[in-house]
Amino acid sequence: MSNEFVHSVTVPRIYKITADIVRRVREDGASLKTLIYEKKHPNVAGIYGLAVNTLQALPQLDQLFDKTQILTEQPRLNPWLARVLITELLWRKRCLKNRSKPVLTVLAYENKLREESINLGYIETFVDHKDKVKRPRYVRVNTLLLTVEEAISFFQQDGWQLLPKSTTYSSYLQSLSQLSKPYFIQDLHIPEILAFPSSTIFHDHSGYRDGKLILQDKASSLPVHLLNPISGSTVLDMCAAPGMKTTHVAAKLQNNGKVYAVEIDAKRFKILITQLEKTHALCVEPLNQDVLTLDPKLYSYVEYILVDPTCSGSGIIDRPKQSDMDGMPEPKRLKNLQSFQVYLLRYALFNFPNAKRIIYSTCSLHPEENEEVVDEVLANVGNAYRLLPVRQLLKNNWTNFSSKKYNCGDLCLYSKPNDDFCNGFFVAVFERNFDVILPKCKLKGGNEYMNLIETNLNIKKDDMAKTFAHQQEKCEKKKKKKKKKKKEEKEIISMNNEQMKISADIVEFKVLDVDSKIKAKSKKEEFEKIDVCNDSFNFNYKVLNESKDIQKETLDVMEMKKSRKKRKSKHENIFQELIMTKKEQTKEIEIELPKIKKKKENKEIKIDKIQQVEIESGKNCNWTIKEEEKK
Ligand SMILES: C[S@@+](CC[C@H](N)C(=O)[O-])C[C@H]1O[C@@H](n2cnc3c(N)ncnc32)[C@H](O)[C@@H]1O
Repeated sequence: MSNEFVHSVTVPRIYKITADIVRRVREDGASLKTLIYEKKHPNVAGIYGLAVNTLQALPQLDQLFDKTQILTEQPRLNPWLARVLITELLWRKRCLKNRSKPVLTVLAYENKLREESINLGYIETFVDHKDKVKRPRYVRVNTLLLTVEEAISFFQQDGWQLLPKSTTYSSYLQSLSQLSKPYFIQDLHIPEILAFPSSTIFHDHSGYRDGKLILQDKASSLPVHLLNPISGSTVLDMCAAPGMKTTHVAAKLQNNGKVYAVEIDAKRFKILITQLEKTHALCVEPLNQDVLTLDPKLYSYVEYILVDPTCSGSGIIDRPKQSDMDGMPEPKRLKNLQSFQVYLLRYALFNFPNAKRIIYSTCSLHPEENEEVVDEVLANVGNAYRLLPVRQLLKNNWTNFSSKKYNCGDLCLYSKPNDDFCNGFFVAVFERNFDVILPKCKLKGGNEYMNLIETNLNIKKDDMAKTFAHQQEKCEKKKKKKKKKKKEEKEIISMNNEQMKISADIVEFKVLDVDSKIKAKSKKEEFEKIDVCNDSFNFNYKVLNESKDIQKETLDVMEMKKSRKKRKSKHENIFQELIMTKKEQTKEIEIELPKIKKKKENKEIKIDKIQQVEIESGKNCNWTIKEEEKK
């Protein structure tokens, strides 16, 4: 029997069902949507929202369990139900009206839970930000086309009034939260960012149309602000489209320097190109390819790198509904994304020896895509890189950082919709320590990587094929070259065989010739003549040996064997014929030929004997060659 509460007031079904769904998604990797429809509960939307929010908050809930000891002290409380109830209490409805035992138990810990939640910095960060936040309309002034002062003055001419500059982050946020027409404010951290009331529409503004104003959220401008490349430097943007950060870098450099903007997806690449043209980002060289196919040797002078990979997008406030799960990807997808992100970040850190600063950023609020990625890569790089404390880079004017629970500690930045009035974002700043040699790190197999790309980017296979066409082309060229070389070798071999054949024929001819002439001569004389043949044979062998350095492969030996065999049978046939016709007048002579060594090939071809050169008295002579090969 279960150890759980037996109670007269029952727990609302919506909580029970959600608890079961969350458990199965987490433990079995089951699909949230399928489970919800399976339950056939009338309040599908309510269950969905609560389940998503609970799943989002799982790491924080575990920490709260740890801090409050609620599960240890209340062993009969079902942990999954507790998670759902706490989520509802702290971050959703902020109250629990039901009076069932589990609910009363959680309520007994309410103060403790709220306190710890504040201590851990979790208040209002994970849940429902999409409904609550009134995000200002951010505009980035494209300083390639006009100065910030010019932009401000244009807006003022349009009737807008600039609020006085804030000196602290809290006073800035205060102004931001109360922003209403006709006021606008210059961002505290990024001077080229201006914030307008959330209802402001700029899509028809002439400044937006001709690339002077860029509608870019403040959070997405933080990575380049923190990268801070100096004028004249070389920057690699590893995941560039649609080009918000690329154009921001170009503006920072004032087009003085070089930006390589790499984008794997063909369609997104087109958007990138349009954006570059529109903003006059002239120092950018766009590259439509997988960044991992770049030859790092050709880009070894890159000094700054942006790694802004595909992520769950869970921090984006106005993100259109995702296919299955709005804002909460199933754990499997998160894992996939994480492997892919680790892969790219590792590639950036290990392959560019002159990179002094590398930014890793995501628009996700999931630690799996942020702190966990940074920790994994940090573990590989040793002291060759260190994380710069973003708190200091922003002059202590920031409040949300990575969790101390991870090795990266609170060195990285989070922006959180409800606190910072911008999209949820994560930024880590890696700085190279040139005193330490960069360790070697090999990337894992290509197939695994291809799968990750396909899963994470939803790039059509033909797009991928296009991206990798360059690589394949290279491969093909190599293959063709190899084939050509082999063909040439074969030709030389067959030429040599031909040579051999000619040699043999010459020998044969000479032997036959000699035979015909020595009919009546003594045995001694016959030997002399045949020695002449041997010399001729040797001469031809020498010719053959001159090209032997090409005959590296065993193939040539095989070829030679073949042609020898052919000749052997040819001569044997002649011999047979002769035997048949001139049987009665044969003499037997045995001649030893010298060994002929093919040194370079380390093979020895021994012309063992010209055996049984049968000299038919006064008419014909025949011979066979026995060949031995030694390796
Ligand atoms: C989050 S978006 C980048 C947003 C961009 N940095 C900006 O600020 O506008 C990630 C982009 O990286 C691209 N991407 C993902 N993997 C890539 C790879 N291996 N090589 C090049 N681009 C890649 C995706 O197609 C996608 O367009």
